[in-house]
Parts: sequence; C-alpha cells; structure tokens
Amino acid sequence: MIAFENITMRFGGVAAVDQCSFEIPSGKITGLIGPNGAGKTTAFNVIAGHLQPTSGRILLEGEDITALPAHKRQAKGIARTFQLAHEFHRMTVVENLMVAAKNELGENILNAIFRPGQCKAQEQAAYDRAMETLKFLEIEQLKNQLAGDLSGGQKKLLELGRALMQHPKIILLDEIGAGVNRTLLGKIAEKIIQLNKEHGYTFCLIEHDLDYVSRLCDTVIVMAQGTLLTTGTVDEVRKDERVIEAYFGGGKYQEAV
Ligand SMILES: Nc1ncnc2c1ncn2[C@@H]1O[C@H](COP(=O)(O)OP(=O)(O)OP(=O)(O)O)[C@@H](O)[C@H]1O
Repeated sequence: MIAFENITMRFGGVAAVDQCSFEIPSGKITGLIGPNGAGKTTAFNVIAGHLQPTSGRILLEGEDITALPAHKRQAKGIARTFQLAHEFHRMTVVENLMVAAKNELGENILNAIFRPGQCKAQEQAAYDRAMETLKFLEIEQLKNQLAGDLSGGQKKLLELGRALMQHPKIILLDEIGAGVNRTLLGKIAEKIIQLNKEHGYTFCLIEHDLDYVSRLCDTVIVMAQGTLLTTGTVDEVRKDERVIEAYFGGGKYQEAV
C-alpha cells in the first residue's frame, strides 16, 4: 500500500496539492480522478519521487520513502507512465524496452571492461524479457520499428511495457487512454486487468473517461483544487454533489457523464 500522507506541494504561490491524504491499496486497480488542474499529475510526481513535496510523507508498505530519489523508489517497485509518452524515438521498440530494464552491471564502465561475460548475460536477459513483454502486449511484430514511428496508442502500450520491464509492484498510469483509438483502448484495459488479476500488480490510474475508469477500478479517489474530495466506487462518486460541483459547478453533469 502507498500512503499519501498530508502532502502539500507548492510551486511558488500555487499549492498544486494542498494537505491531501489518500491511500492506494495493494493488489487493486484504483482510479485517481478530478477536474483539470486538480493536482493528480503532481500527486503522481510526488509518489514517484520526481517532485519533493513541500510537506507531508509518502509511505510504501509502512516505510517512509519521502527522502528517496526517483530511481531508488523505482528499485523498490514503483513504476509510472507519463501523460505524454517518453519513448526514445530514434531507438527501436525492443531497444526502448531494454533500456528500461534494471541494469546493474552494464551501466558501470569498469564492469563492461572487466566483467564482459556477465554484462553480456544481463543484456541477453533484458532482451528475453523485452521479447516476453512484447508478446504479452501482443506487439512483438513492432519490435524493430522505430518508436518515433508508432501510433499514439502503440506508444502508450510501449509506455506500459517500459514500466513492466522494471519489475514493478505498483504502476502509476497517467492518462494511458488519452488519444488512443477504441480498439487499442480495449486491449490496454484487458492487459491491465490481466496484470492485476493474474500477476498481482497494483495499479493507480489517472483517467478522464469515467466509463473507462469504472470498467477498470473498484475504487476511485477524487481530487479537486489540490485536496481530497472523496473516495468510493465510480457510481457512488458520480452521484456525489461535491464531485458534480467540482467538475461542472453544479451544471449539466448528469447529461455529460
Ligand atoms: N511545475 C509547475 N509549476 C507551476 N505550477 C504547476 C506546475 N505543475 C503543476 N502546476 C499547477 O498545479 C496545478 C495542478 O496541476 P496538475 O497537472 O497536477 O493537475 P491535474 O489534475 O493533473 O490536471 P490535468 O487533468 O489537466 O492533467 C495546476 O494549477 C498547474 O498549473
């Protein structure tokens, strides 16, 4: 479980997240929703260690990880995808996955010189895992394609693949469905459910499409103006007056969702 404990994140005079607390339970798919500017991406950045909060704590299974840099949180099993895919566009799909793998030996030049055999073995293991991941995501036919030439939806699948290469326990998905066609959207949902139900991965996902969220998530956390508004099932929060007010200022919400 991740505990987001009384977090404030200020950018100058703006509190993007303001004394906000919530929990992401292990083994579940949890949604993080809220209107534009609610602080959702900032919350992900704080959890993943890309931003150091002004105050508050992040706990991973009870351990305070607030002071840890992003790569150490990654080593503890927290992976994330980005709203705008972060692929290396001049590298192939399989190379993109391989560079996302944990690589303890080859990154050190001395290891590369004095332990070439071990480095080679690690590279082979990364390749095998990359191919396994591509097969799981059913995009192995794209392995030699330049990542920059992929469609928007394929790039999102590659983002998910890059997260999986890190052997994560928890994957934070930032608008994985944005700009993706319906067919690929269905496939991404199917893969997330499979990873959760069959392999025990924990997910937290930011998503604007509430039907997509309700298909995937048992529980959602609703943020507005940097604070926690409520938590519940999608059906519960859809009827919540505070949520309606936050999204539409009490306007024609029912017809819109
Ligand atoms: N680096 C930054 N510098 C200054 N202000 C920022 C920065 N990052 C975010 N903000 C501000 O913090 C607030 C929350 O932004 P954030 O991107 O976290 O919201 P969000 O809920 O993810 O929105 P969206 O759904 O539109 O992506 C916004 O007012 C935004 O302008």
